[in-house]
Amino acid sequence: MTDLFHSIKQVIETRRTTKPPKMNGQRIPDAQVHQLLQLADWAPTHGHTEPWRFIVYADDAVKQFCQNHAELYRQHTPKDKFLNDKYEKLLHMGDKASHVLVAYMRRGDLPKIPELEEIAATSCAIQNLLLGATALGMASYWGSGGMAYHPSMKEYLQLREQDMVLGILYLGYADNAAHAGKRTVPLAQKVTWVK
Ligand SMILES: Cc1cc2nc3c(=O)[nH]c(=O)nc-3n(C[C@H](O)[C@H](O)[C@H](O)COP(=O)(O)O)c2cc1C
Repeated sequence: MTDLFHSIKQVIETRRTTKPPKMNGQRIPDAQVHQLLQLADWAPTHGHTEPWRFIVYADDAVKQFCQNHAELYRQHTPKDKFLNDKYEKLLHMGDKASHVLVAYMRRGDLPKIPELEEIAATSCAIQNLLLGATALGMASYWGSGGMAYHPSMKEYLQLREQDMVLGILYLGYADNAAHAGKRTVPLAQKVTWVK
């Protein structure tokens, strides 16, 4: 095994989801977030549409985003379905995070590239970013809850109809190690070798 393989294996295997409430409020320097975005930018891309886009919320904007997210939930949830606990959860989701990034797919102008591939490329960019965060000792969370996929979120972010939010990423640090990773479906069931 080469050193390079060993390093990337370690990063991939130790990347774990840390829910934002388990973060410790310590701030990540913006320059490091920028470095993660540079990693994201090296995702594979069919036709060089490079569809990944990130809106980065830092400093006071983190709280503002969470407030707006919670308000979107309030405004677009029928009264009989509205859960105050969920509102509060969204409102406080970023309290202990450092940065919040909305990751979205910006549909390119090449009709021969299917939407599926734009989503796939953006997902690769997100994974690059999360792996970089792991390598820098950060805690991270890729969330799709709340209003992430709701049309009102797109409107709030001023995205176009054909664009797509793929997740809300929370970055920070944590005092305690994340939960142990687990995979419940054996790899052998996910792979078919043909010889
Ligand atoms: C597209 C996507 C959306 C996700 N959305 C959520 C979410 O809304 N809530 C949540 O708790 N975890 C979410 N996750 C994180 C998964 O829960 C997490 O990856 C899974 O539990 C495996 O844990 P690990 O990331 O530590 O390997 C999401 C992951 C992906 C890839």
